[in-house]
Amino acid sequence: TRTTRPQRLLRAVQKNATRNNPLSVISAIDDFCRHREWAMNVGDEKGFILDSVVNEVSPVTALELGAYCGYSAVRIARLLPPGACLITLEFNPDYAAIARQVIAWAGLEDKVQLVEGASGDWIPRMKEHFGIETFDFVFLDHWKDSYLPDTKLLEECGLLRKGTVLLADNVICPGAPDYLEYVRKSLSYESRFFKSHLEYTKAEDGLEKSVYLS
Ligand SMILES: CNc1ncnc2c1ncn2[C@@H]1O[C@H](/C=C/CNC(=O)c2cc(-c3ccc(F)cc3)cc(O)c2O)[C@H](F)[C@H]1O
Ligand SMILES: [Mg+2]
Repeated sequence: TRTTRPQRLLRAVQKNATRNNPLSVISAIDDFCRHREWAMNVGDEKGFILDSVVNEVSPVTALELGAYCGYSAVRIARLLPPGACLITLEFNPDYAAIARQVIAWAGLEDKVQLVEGASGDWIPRMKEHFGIETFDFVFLDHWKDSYLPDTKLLEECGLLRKGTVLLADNVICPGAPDYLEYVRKSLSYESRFFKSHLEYTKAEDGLEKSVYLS
Protein backbone atom coordinates (compact mmCIF):
# COMPACT_ATOMS: atom_id res chain seq x y z
CA THR A 1 0.00 0.00 0.00
CA ARG A 2 1.23 3.46 -0.87
CA THR A 3 0.43 5.05 2.49
CA THR A 4 1.27 3.71 5.94
CA ARG A 5 -1.29 3.11 8.67
CA PRO A 6 -0.01 6.09 10.72
CA GLN A 7 -0.41 8.28 7.62
CA ARG A 8 -4.00 7.05 7.18
CA LEU A 9 -4.65 7.66 10.89
CA LEU A 10 -3.36 11.26 10.53
CA ARG A 11 -5.55 11.78 7.45
CA ALA A 12 -8.59 10.60 9.47
CA VAL A 13 -7.72 13.19 12.15
CA GLN A 14 -7.35 16.00 9.58
CA LYS A 15 -10.63 14.97 7.95
CA ASN A 16 -12.79 14.32 11.01
CA ALA A 17 -11.35 16.33 13.91
CA THR A 18 -11.58 20.06 14.60
CA ARG A 19 -8.30 21.96 14.93
CA ASN A 20 -7.40 22.91 18.52
CA ASN A 21 -10.04 20.50 19.85
CA PRO A 22 -8.17 17.65 21.61
CA LEU A 23 -11.34 15.65 22.37
CA SER A 24 -12.28 15.62 18.66
CA VAL A 25 -8.74 14.38 17.81
CA ILE A 26 -9.05 11.58 20.41
CA SER A 27 -12.50 10.61 19.08
CA ALA A 28 -11.35 10.67 15.45
CA ILE A 29 -8.47 8.28 16.24
CA ASP A 30 -10.68 5.97 18.33
CA ASP A 31 -13.30 5.84 15.55
CA PHE A 32 -10.61 5.16 12.92
CA CYS A 33 -9.07 2.35 15.00
CA ARG A 34 -12.39 0.80 15.97
CA HIS A 35 -14.12 0.96 12.56
CA ARG A 36 -11.34 1.18 9.98
CA GLU A 37 -7.89 -0.09 11.09
CA TRP A 38 -6.74 -1.25 14.51
CA ALA A 39 -3.66 0.59 15.82
CA MET A 40 -1.72 0.32 19.07
CA ASN A 41 -3.00 3.49 20.77
CA VAL A 42 -3.85 3.12 24.45
CA GLY A 43 -7.47 3.64 23.32
CA ASP A 44 -10.62 4.93 24.99
CA GLU A 45 -11.18 2.32 27.73
CA LYS A 46 -7.61 2.33 29.10
CA GLY A 47 -7.46 6.02 28.14
CA PHE A 48 -10.21 6.74 30.69
CA ILE A 49 -7.98 5.17 33.40
CA LEU A 50 -4.99 7.16 32.09
CA ASP A 51 -7.07 10.36 32.31
CA SER A 52 -8.08 9.65 35.91
CA VAL A 53 -4.47 9.03 37.00
CA VAL A 54 -3.25 12.20 35.20
CA ASN A 55 -6.04 14.22 36.84
CA GLU A 56 -5.14 12.76 40.25
CA VAL A 57 -1.41 13.52 39.84
CA SER A 58 -1.89 16.83 37.98
CA PRO A 59 1.78 16.63 36.90
CA VAL A 60 3.91 19.72 36.23
CA THR A 61 6.59 17.49 34.62
CA ALA A 62 5.45 14.40 32.69
CA LEU A 63 7.37 11.89 30.56
CA GLU A 64 6.02 9.48 27.95
CA LEU A 65 8.11 6.62 26.56
CA GLY A 66 6.91 5.79 23.04
CA ALA A 67 4.73 8.38 21.29
CA TYR A 68 3.73 6.25 18.24
CA CYS A 69 1.07 8.48 16.59
CA GLY A 70 0.64 10.90 19.49
CA TYR A 71 -2.73 9.66 20.79
CA SER A 72 -1.70 9.32 24.44
CA ALA A 73 0.38 12.52 24.25
CA VAL A 74 -2.85 14.35 23.31
CA ARG A 75 -4.79 12.54 26.09
CA ILE A 76 -2.18 13.53 28.68
CA ALA A 77 -1.33 17.06 27.47
CA ARG A 78 -4.99 18.19 27.28
CA LEU A 79 -5.23 17.59 31.07
CA LEU A 80 -1.99 19.31 32.11
CA PRO A 81 -2.21 22.43 34.29
CA PRO A 82 -0.92 25.74 32.85
CA GLY A 83 2.88 25.84 32.69
CA ALA A 84 3.14 22.05 32.85
CA CYS A 85 4.76 20.05 30.06
CA LEU A 86 4.93 16.55 28.65
CA ILE A 87 8.17 15.26 27.15
CA THR A 88 7.51 12.32 24.83
CA LEU A 89 10.30 10.16 23.38
CA GLU A 90 9.86 8.47 19.98
CA PHE A 91 12.79 7.03 18.02
CA ASN A 92 10.98 6.08 14.80
CA PRO A 93 11.22 9.19 12.54
CA ASP A 94 8.07 8.28 10.58
CA TYR A 95 6.01 7.88 13.76
CA ALA A 96 7.56 11.05 15.24
CA ALA A 97 6.52 13.04 12.15
CA ILE A 98 2.93 11.78 12.40
CA ALA A 99 2.77 12.37 16.16
CA ARG A 100 3.99 15.97 15.77
CA GLN A 101 1.15 16.65 13.30
CA VAL A 102 -1.49 14.97 15.49
CA ILE A 103 -0.32 16.97 18.52
CA ALA A 104 -0.32 20.18 16.42
CA TRP A 105 -3.84 19.46 15.08
CA ALA A 106 -5.00 19.24 18.70
CA GLY A 107 -3.35 22.61 19.37
CA LEU A 108 -1.16 21.16 22.12
CA GLU A 109 2.31 21.80 20.68
CA ASP A 110 3.04 24.32 23.49
CA LYS A 111 2.48 21.65 26.15
CA VAL A 112 4.31 18.77 24.44
CA GLN A 113 8.01 18.41 23.66
CA LEU A 114 8.36 15.50 21.26
CA VAL A 115 11.98 14.32 21.21
CA GLU A 116 12.96 12.13 18.27
CA GLY A 117 15.38 9.72 19.90
CA ALA A 118 15.86 6.65 22.07
CA SER A 119 14.87 6.60 25.74
CA GLY A 120 18.24 5.08 26.68
CA ASP A 121 20.05 8.04 25.14
CA TRP A 122 17.70 10.78 26.33
CA ILE A 123 16.75 9.81 29.89
CA PRO A 124 20.33 10.55 31.07
CA ARG A 125 20.11 13.97 29.40
CA MET A 126 16.80 15.16 30.87
CA LYS A 127 18.40 17.30 33.58
CA GLU A 128 21.06 19.14 31.56
CA HIS A 129 19.04 19.40 28.34
CA PHE A 130 15.52 20.17 29.62
CA GLY A 131 16.30 21.45 33.11
CA ILE A 132 14.14 18.68 34.59
CA GLU A 133 14.82 17.91 38.25
CA THR A 134 12.38 15.01 38.65
CA PHE A 135 9.25 13.76 36.88
CA ASP A 136 5.87 13.82 38.59
CA PHE A 137 4.40 11.30 36.12
CA VAL A 138 5.77 8.73 33.62
CA PHE A 139 3.66 6.84 31.04
CA LEU A 140 5.38 3.70 29.71
CA ASP A 141 4.07 2.51 26.33
CA HIS A 142 7.17 1.69 24.25
CA TRP A 143 8.83 -1.70 23.64
CA LYS A 144 7.63 -3.91 26.51
CA ASP A 145 11.11 -5.33 27.20
CA SER A 146 12.36 -1.76 27.66
CA TYR A 147 9.99 -0.93 30.54
CA LEU A 148 12.27 -2.42 33.21
CA PRO A 149 15.68 -1.18 32.01
CA ASP A 150 14.28 2.32 31.48
CA THR A 151 12.66 2.36 34.93
CA LYS A 152 16.01 1.43 36.48
CA LEU A 153 17.67 4.13 34.36
CA LEU A 154 15.15 6.73 35.60
CA GLU A 155 16.02 5.69 39.19
CA GLU A 156 19.77 5.82 38.56
CA CYS A 157 19.51 9.27 36.94
CA GLY A 158 17.65 10.60 40.00
CA LEU A 159 14.62 11.51 37.90
CA LEU A 160 12.08 9.92 40.28
CA ARG A 161 11.04 11.51 43.56
CA LYS A 162 8.93 10.39 46.53
CA GLY A 163 5.46 10.12 45.03
CA THR A 164 6.36 9.97 41.33
CA VAL A 165 3.69 7.91 39.56
CA LEU A 166 4.65 5.41 36.84
CA LEU A 167 1.75 4.16 34.69
CA ALA A 168 2.53 1.25 32.36
CA ASP A 169 0.34 0.16 29.44
CA ASN A 170 -0.02 -3.47 28.26
CA VAL A 171 1.12 -5.27 31.39
CA ILE A 172 -1.11 -8.21 30.36
CA CYS A 173 -1.13 -7.97 26.55
CA PRO A 174 1.51 -8.08 25.09
CA GLY A 175 2.77 -8.16 28.71
CA ALA A 176 5.81 -6.88 30.59
CA PRO A 177 6.46 -9.70 33.07
CA ASP A 178 9.91 -8.64 34.28
CA TYR A 179 8.69 -5.06 34.84
CA LEU A 180 5.58 -6.26 36.73
CA GLU A 181 7.62 -8.53 39.00
CA TYR A 182 10.06 -5.70 39.74
CA VAL A 183 7.56 -2.97 40.67
CA ARG A 184 5.37 -5.42 42.63
CA LYS A 185 8.25 -6.91 44.65
CA SER A 186 10.42 -3.84 45.12
CA LEU A 187 10.11 -2.06 48.47
CA SER A 188 10.65 1.19 46.55
CA TYR A 189 7.21 1.01 44.86
CA GLU A 190 3.57 0.77 45.85
CA SER A 191 1.98 -0.92 42.85
CA ARG A 192 -1.66 -1.44 41.77
CA PHE A 193 -3.19 -3.14 38.74
CA PHE A 194 -6.10 -1.56 36.80
CA LYS A 195 -7.90 -4.31 34.86
CA SER A 196 -9.12 -3.29 31.42
CA HIS A 197 -9.07 -4.53 27.82
CA LEU A 198 -6.67 -4.33 24.91
CA GLU A 199 -7.55 -1.22 22.94
CA TYR A 200 -10.59 -1.62 20.65
CA THR A 201 -10.92 -5.37 21.50
CA LYS A 202 -12.38 -7.70 24.14
CA ALA A 203 -8.96 -9.16 24.97
CA GLU A 204 -7.75 -8.84 28.55
CA ASP A 205 -5.21 -6.13 29.32
CA GLY A 206 -4.57 -3.54 32.00
CA LEU A 207 -2.43 -0.75 33.34
CA GLU A 208 -0.05 -0.95 36.32
CA LYS A 209 0.20 2.18 38.46
CA SER A 210 3.35 2.27 40.59
CA VAL A 211 4.19 5.03 43.07
CA TYR A 212 7.90 5.51 43.79
CA LEU A 213 8.52 5.62 47.53
CA SER A 214 12.26 6.48 47.14
C1 LIG B 1 13.61 1.49 23.58
N1 LIG B 1 13.56 2.93 23.53
C2 LIG B 1 12.66 3.64 22.80
N2 LIG B 1 12.84 4.97 22.71
C3 LIG B 1 11.98 5.71 21.99
N3 LIG B 1 10.91 5.22 21.33
C4 LIG B 1 10.72 3.88 21.40
C5 LIG B 1 11.56 3.03 22.13
N4 LIG B 1 11.09 1.78 22.03
C6 LIG B 1 9.99 1.83 21.24
N5 LIG B 1 9.76 3.11 20.87
C7 LIG B 1 8.65 3.59 20.07
O1 LIG B 1 7.48 3.38 20.88
C8 LIG B 1 6.44 2.79 20.11
C9 LIG B 1 6.36 1.34 20.46
C10 LIG B 1 5.31 0.82 21.05
C11 LIG B 1 5.29 -0.63 21.42
N6 LIG B 1 3.92 -0.99 21.74
C12 LIG B 1 3.49 -2.22 21.51
O2 LIG B 1 4.22 -3.10 21.06
C13 LIG B 1 2.05 -2.51 21.73
C14 LIG B 1 1.51 -3.66 21.17
C15 LIG B 1 0.17 -3.96 21.34
C16 LIG B 1 -0.38 -5.18 20.75
C17 LIG B 1 -1.22 -6.01 21.48
C18 LIG B 1 -1.74 -7.18 20.91
C19 LIG B 1 -1.42 -7.51 19.60
F1 LIG B 1 -1.93 -8.63 19.04
C20 LIG B 1 -0.58 -6.68 18.87
C21 LIG B 1 -0.06 -5.52 19.43
C22 LIG B 1 -0.68 -3.09 22.07
C23 LIG B 1 -0.12 -1.93 22.63
O3 LIG B 1 -0.89 -1.06 23.34
C24 LIG B 1 1.23 -1.63 22.48
O4 LIG B 1 1.72 -0.49 23.09
C25 LIG B 1 6.88 3.01 18.68
F2 LIG B 1 6.33 2.09 17.84
C26 LIG B 1 8.38 2.84 18.77
O5 LIG B 1 9.04 3.46 17.67
MG1 LIG C 1 0.29 0.29 24.49
